[in-house]
Amino acid sequence: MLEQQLQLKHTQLRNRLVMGSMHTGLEEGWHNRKRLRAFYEARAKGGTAMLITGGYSPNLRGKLTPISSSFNSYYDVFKHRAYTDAVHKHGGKICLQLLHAGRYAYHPFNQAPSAIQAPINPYKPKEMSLSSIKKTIKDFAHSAYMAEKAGYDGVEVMGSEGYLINEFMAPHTNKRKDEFGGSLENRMRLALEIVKAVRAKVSDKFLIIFRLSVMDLIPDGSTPDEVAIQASELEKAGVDIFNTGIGWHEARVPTIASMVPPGAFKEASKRLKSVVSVPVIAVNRINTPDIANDILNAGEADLISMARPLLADPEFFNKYQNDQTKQINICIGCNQGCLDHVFKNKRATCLVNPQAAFELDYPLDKATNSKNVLVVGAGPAGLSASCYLAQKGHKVTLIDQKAQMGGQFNLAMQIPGKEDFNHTLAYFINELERLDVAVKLETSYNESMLTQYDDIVFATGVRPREASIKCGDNKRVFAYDEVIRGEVELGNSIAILGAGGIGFDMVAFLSEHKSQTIDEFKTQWGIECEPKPHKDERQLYMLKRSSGRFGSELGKTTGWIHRQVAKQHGVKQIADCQYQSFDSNGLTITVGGETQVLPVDTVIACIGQVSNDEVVKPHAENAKVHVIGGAKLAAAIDAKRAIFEALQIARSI
Ligand SMILES: Cc1cc2nc3c(=O)[nH]c(=O)nc-3n(C[C@H](O)[C@H](O)[C@H](O)COP(=O)(O)O)c2cc1C
Ligand code: SF4
Repeated sequence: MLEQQLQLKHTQLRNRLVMGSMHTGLEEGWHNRKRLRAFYEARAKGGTAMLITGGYSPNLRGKLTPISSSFNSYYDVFKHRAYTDAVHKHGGKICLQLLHAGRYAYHPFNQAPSAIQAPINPYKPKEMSLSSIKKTIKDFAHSAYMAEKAGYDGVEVMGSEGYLINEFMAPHTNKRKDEFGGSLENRMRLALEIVKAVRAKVSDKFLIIFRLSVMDLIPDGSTPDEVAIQASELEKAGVDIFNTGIGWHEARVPTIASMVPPGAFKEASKRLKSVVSVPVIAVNRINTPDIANDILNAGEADLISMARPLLADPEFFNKYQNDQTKQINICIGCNQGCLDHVFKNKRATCLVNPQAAFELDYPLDKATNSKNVLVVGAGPAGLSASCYLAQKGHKVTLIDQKAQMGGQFNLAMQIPGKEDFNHTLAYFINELERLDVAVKLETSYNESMLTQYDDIVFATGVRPREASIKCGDNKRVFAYDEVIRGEVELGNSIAILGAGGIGFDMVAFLSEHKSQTIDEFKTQWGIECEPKPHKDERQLYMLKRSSGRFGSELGKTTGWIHRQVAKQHGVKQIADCQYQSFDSNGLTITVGGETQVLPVDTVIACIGQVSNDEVVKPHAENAKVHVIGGAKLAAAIDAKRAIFEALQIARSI
């Protein structure tokens, strides 16, 4: 069970929850040190047993980008003392991750075992010389030595996800002819020498965690038998804990996105555990206490890593232990606030918790003057605004015209791979009750309310934009929401108008299974098996007016998956097209001046949304009226912006 302690040599962990390594964007520069300290402190205070920092390079060449952080000087020791002290103050442990980016380093001085360019990096690496390898080993050891001086309880040596050490292990990237390439013994030499050098430089009580790539998910990666040998040799070299690594960054298999079933990679940790005698950490998409406990109780791992779930809720462990599991704000695996931000060089945060990594920027202090506040609309913006306002101590009433709360959450959770929005809605509904928000459903806003409340927050959301397409008596043009709610009958050949997030969601809705099992997920993506071909009864077309790549505005970490799913289902994509008319012959379109008729019997408009702002407009100038979310601006509205604006409005009232 998560609450069990774990004795590790000289260190005792107070429970089985580890915060997985996350580079937040606060690591760089002196100016963010207080923010990073607050970030770690909140997670340690929330009960997490051990935190692992984001990756720090042991030297200049191993930095992920030229401005990424390294850790090797007395200046770093001084700066990091603040982090380790803050965590220790709350009874937690903290380890520093040492990550040499190898050929993933995004600068022209990157190095790798062989000069083979990564498909996801424009910079071709230089082959490491023997002296450079020796220096890198020393640099790892020196950084670990300094980490102990900074008060860290250990280091995690990053040996997975396709970074330097992983590149040496795999024949895919290691074509060397010297003692660091060729045989398995040679390919794992770098990892072993790093662990031995670190062990020699640090005290006996200092932990060495090794993140070992159990599944590379690329051609010519390490085989399961090789991984078993790597693990047992690394254990002999001095590793105290193994963390599970899954998939290189260039692997075209989803490993952490929302469509990955929770606990999908527990098998990898189980395999690792069967070949070592030290504790093993299970990772990736373990987002609820139940999943964590299932893995621990089945003996598939000794510790559970949660990275994003602790962005979503820093109090995860305490809530679990205090029987307040329903109060946990669950990570939905969307990557929208966290990894997608990091890839844009923005600070990581969280869609469901915009205070994550912004603890000092967006505090929610108690209101000095408690007000009577009305929130209109119980979708993502209205639900979250009600909770934040009530947390501040305001008396909140939430109304909605509908008989059910949730708004767009109710649509989103019907999309395969987005079922976790269920958790978010359940969380808000529980919070409303806990915080004593008065909820009145099937209640419309009327003018008299303006005088009854001190402040009114309109969160009336959006409705689908209608397609302006000539279709005579052909009534088979539907909006995406009626399709998702199952209100209309669909044909076998369907044109989806629009190639944004909703268009791709519609592809998933029409062609994927809801709630895939782990085995179905693995066969879809060919994880350690042959991928299963899809049998689609429907032909889907995806059309867009603009030119360029489909889904270009989708997040960096998920856009490629949506495109891949569309490809797996044989979706025909046509860009640069004008919709002319739709009749019983099909949909007439013009592409590059040429007219053609697509033989479709149904058209689904996924062409954006318009604000439900009719009730707001008459009061736009009134100082006590506030508008948030899609009602304020329908373009590019999503739950991330809705919840963010809810927090900001609550802070201002
Ligand atoms: C914002 C962010 C930054 C990350 N940075 C690192 C990193 O520096 N080193 C690392 O090994 N993993 C990093 N990861 C991956 C996580 O450690 C973890 O493997 C992944 O998020 C899946 O686990 P989860 O489902 O518990 O989030 C990062 C993840 C996120 C979301
Ligand atoms: S942004 Fe999404 S994936 Fe990232 S931590 Fe928050 S809920 Fe999880």
